[in-house]
Amino acid sequence: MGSHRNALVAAVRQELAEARGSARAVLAAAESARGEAQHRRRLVRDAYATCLTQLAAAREAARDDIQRRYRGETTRLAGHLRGLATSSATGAAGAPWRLWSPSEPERGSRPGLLRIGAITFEDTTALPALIPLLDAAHLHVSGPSPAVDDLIAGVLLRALGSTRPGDVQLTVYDPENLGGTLAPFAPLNPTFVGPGGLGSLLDELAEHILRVHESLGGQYPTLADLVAARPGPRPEPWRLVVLLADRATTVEMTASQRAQLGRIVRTGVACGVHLVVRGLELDDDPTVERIVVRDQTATCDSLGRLEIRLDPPPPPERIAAFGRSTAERMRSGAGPARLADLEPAKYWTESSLHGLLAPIGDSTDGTLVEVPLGDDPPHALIGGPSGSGKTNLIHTWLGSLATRYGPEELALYLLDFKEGVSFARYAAGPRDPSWLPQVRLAGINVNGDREFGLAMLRHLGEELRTRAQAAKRCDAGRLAELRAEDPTGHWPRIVAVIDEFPVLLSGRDAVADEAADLVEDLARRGRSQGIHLVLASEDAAGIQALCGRPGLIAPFTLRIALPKARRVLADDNLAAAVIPRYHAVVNTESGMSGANRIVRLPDAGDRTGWRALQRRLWRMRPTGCEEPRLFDGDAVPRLPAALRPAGRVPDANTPVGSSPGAVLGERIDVAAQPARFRLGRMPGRNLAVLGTRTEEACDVLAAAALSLAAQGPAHFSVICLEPGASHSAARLFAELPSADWYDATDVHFDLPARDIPHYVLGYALDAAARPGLRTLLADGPEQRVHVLGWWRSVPRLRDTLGGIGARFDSIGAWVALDVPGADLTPLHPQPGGPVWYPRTRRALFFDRSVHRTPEVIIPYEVNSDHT
Ligand SMILES: Nc1ncnc2c1ncn2[C@@H]1O[C@H](COP(=O)(O)OP(=O)(O)OP(=O)(O)O)[C@@H](O)[C@H]1O
Repeated sequence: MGSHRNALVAAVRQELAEARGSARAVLAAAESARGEAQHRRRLVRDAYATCLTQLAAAREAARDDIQRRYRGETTRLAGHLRGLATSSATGAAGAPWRLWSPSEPERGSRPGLLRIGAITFEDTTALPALIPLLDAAHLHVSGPSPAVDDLIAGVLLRALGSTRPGDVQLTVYDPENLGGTLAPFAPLNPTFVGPGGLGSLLDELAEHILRVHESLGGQYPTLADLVAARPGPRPEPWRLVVLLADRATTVEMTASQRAQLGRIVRTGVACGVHLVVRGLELDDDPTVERIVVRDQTATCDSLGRLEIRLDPPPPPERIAAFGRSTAERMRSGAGPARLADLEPAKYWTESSLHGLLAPIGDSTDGTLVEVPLGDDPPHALIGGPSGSGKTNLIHTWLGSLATRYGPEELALYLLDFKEGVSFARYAAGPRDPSWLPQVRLAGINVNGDREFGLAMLRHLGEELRTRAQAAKRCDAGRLAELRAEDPTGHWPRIVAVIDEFPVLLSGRDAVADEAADLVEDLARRGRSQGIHLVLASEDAAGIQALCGRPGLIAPFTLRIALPKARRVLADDNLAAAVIPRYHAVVNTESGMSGANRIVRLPDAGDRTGWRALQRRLWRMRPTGCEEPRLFDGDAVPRLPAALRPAGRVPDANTPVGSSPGAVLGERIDVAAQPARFRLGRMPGRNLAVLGTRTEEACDVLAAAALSLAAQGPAHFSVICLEPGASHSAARLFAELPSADWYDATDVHFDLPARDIPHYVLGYALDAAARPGLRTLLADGPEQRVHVLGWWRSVPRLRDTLGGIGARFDSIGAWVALDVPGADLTPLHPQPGGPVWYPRTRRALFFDRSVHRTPEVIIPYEVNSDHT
C-alpha cells in the first residue's frame, strides 16, 4: 500500500517536475519574447525620436526658408512698389517737404499720383502712400479738422507744384474761415467763394462740365479713355474745387444743390473738374476716393486696410514762396519747349517712305509744331538776320529728325558756309568718339572752299541719277514706289542742309554757275527721288540770288522765317516782322499769308544734353554704319601712310606700272581722294610746281616722290638749289629708298636712263644756270626720266624753257600755289588764264592729259615739324 502511494507520489512528483520544467521553459520563452518585444519597442521609440528630431529640423529649415523667401519677396515687392511709386509720383508730387520744389511735368505726360504719407508693411522700409487726383478722382476727406486741412493743403501743393503754372485753376469754398484755412495759397489768386456762394458755384461747375462735354463731342470719356488718350495740350485748365463745408452748409444745402453736387461727382473727373471735400457727404462713385484721417494716421480707398502715417503739413512759407514764384511765371508766360520735349517716346520707329515729319518747337498753347518734308513740301528755305537763330533751328530740326528716323530712313549732308564749326558736333572729335549715325557728310570751315560745296552737290547729283535709273528699272515714279519695288535696297531720304548757302553762289565763276545749276536740278527732280534741300540764308541778297532764277526758288515751298527775316515769306506776309525773339514762322505754302504757323523754338545750345542724346543714337547704330566724312577747311590733311614707302625698299623685281601716279595733294571732293599725276612713258610727262611758298612747294614734291617710291622700284635724283628748301629736301632724300643728292656745287642734268623709272626732284630749278635741263624735260619722259620741279614763277619757268616765245609743251602738268590766275595764261588751255585767287594751303592743279579746267587741291602736310 505504502509502495503504491510512494509510487504514486513519485509519479505525481515526476509529473509536477515535468510540469514545472515545461512551465519554466514556457516562462523562459515568454521572458525571451518579452525581451525581444522590449528591444523592438526601444528601437521603435528611438526611431520615432530620431524621426521627430528630423521632422522638427526639416520643419525648422522649411520655415526658415519660407521666412527668408517671404522676406526676400517682400523686400523685392516693396522695392518694386517703391520704384513704381516713385515713378508714379515724381518731383513735386512725391518729394519730402524738406527737399520739395515745383517740377515741370514731362511734356505729353499724364498727371501721376500724389503723396500724402507713408505705409509701413511688416518690417520693410516705408513705402510712399499715394492717392490719385487729377484726371482720376475726387477726394473726400473726413476726420479731425486741423489734420484734414493739413492733408488738403499738402495735396493741393503737390498737385499745383507738379503741373505747369496755369494748368490748374483753384477754387476754395471756406465759409467758416472765409478762405483763411488755405491762406498761404492766396498769391496764386484762387477764387474764394464765401458763405451763400455754394449754390452758384455748383451751378457754374455743372455748366462748365456741360460745355467741356459738348466740346468732347457729347461723350464723357471713361477713366480708361483718359488713361489711354494720346496726351496733348489741355484745352482747358483743370478745375480744382476745395469745399470746406461747415455745419451750416450741410444744414442749409437744398435738394437741388445736392443733386447738382451728385452730377458734378459723376461727370466732373472726365471733364477736368475735381472736388476736394471735407464736411459734406458725397455720393458713392468710382471716382470718389475717401480718406479717413485719425490724428496722425489715415486710411484710404485705394490702399485698403493699410494704415498711412501722414506726412507733416507743408511749411506755410514754402506754399507762399511757391505761390509767389508761380504767379510771377504766369505773368511772364510759360517757357518754350525744351529740345528733349521734341523727342519721340521711342527712337527710330518712323518710316520715311512718304516723307519726314518732325517737330521743331511748340506753339504758345503748348502743341508741338511739326514740319514736313517730302513730296510736298520738298525743300525748305530758312531766313533770318545774323543772330536770329537759324543755326539753332537747324540743330533743333536735325535732332528731332535724328531721333525719329534711323540711318536706313534718313541720310544727312551738312554744309556750313559760315565761319564756324557748328556741324562738327555731329562727327567724332578728340573728346567725343560718337557721331550721328544719319550723317554721311559734314563740311565745316568751308567758307573759303566753295569747291567742297560743289563737290557735295555733284555727289548728290550722282545720287539723284542713280536713284532715277533704279526707279526707271523698276518702273517706279517716286521714292515710295522704288522702295516698294526694291525692298532690300538702301534708299533713305536725303536731307542736304546748306547754312549760309549764298556764299556758294557768290562770285561769278564756274563754281557758282555749276552750283546753281545743280541746286536747280536737285530742287526740281529731287522731290520724287527723296532728296530734299534745306537752304539757310542770312541776308536778303542771298535769297534774291535764287530769285534771279525764278525756276530755282519755286520748289522751295517750305519757308521758315526767323524774326525780321526778309523775302522768305511772300511780300504781303509781314508775320516775320512781328514775331518775338526765338520764334519762327513756318509756312508750307511758299510763304503765302494765311498759311503761317508761329513756333517757339527750343534752345539747342546745350552741348552736354546733345552729346548724351547723340551717344544714345550712336550706340543704336546698325552694324556697318559708316562714320561721316568730315571736311574741315581749316585742317591740313596728312599724307596717308599708305602713300609713303615707310622704310620699305621696293623689290627691284616688282613690276612697275605703265604710268605710276604721283600724288600731289587731296582733292576737294566727298571721298577725300588723292589727286594723282600719271607719269607714263610719253613726251611732256613732267610736273612744274609754281609759286614762292617754299613749304607748300616742298610738300607737293615730297608727296609726289614718296607716293612714287611706295608704288614700285624707282630711282630719285634730289636737286636742291634753294637753301630754304634744303631741310625738307634732305628729309625726303633720307626717306627715299634709292636716291642721289645734288646741290648748286655739283648739279648737272645729263642724268642717265636706268632700267627702272628715274624721277628728278628739283627744288628751285629756276636757279639752275646749267644747260641740259631743257633737253631733259624734252627727252627724259620717253626714257622714263621725269622731272618734278619747282619754279618760283611762270617767267622763270619760261626762261628755263628758252625765254620769250618758248613753248611749254614739255610741262604736261602744273601745280600753281601763289600764282595769280592771269600769270598762268601761257599754261592754260583757254585764253586769259584760270579764275584763281591764291589762298593758303590750296593749289591749282592742271594735267593737260586729263583736265579740261584746273582743279583745286590741298597740298598734303608731309612732315609735320609741329607734331
Ligand atoms: N530758341 C532759342 N533759345 C535760346 N537761345 C537761342 C535760341 N535760338 C538761338 N539762340 C541763341 O542765339 C544766338 C544766335 O543763334 P544762331 O547762331 O542760331 O543764329 P544765326 O541766325 O545762325 O546767327 P549767325 O548767322 O550770326 O550765326 C546763339 O547764342 C544761340 O544760342
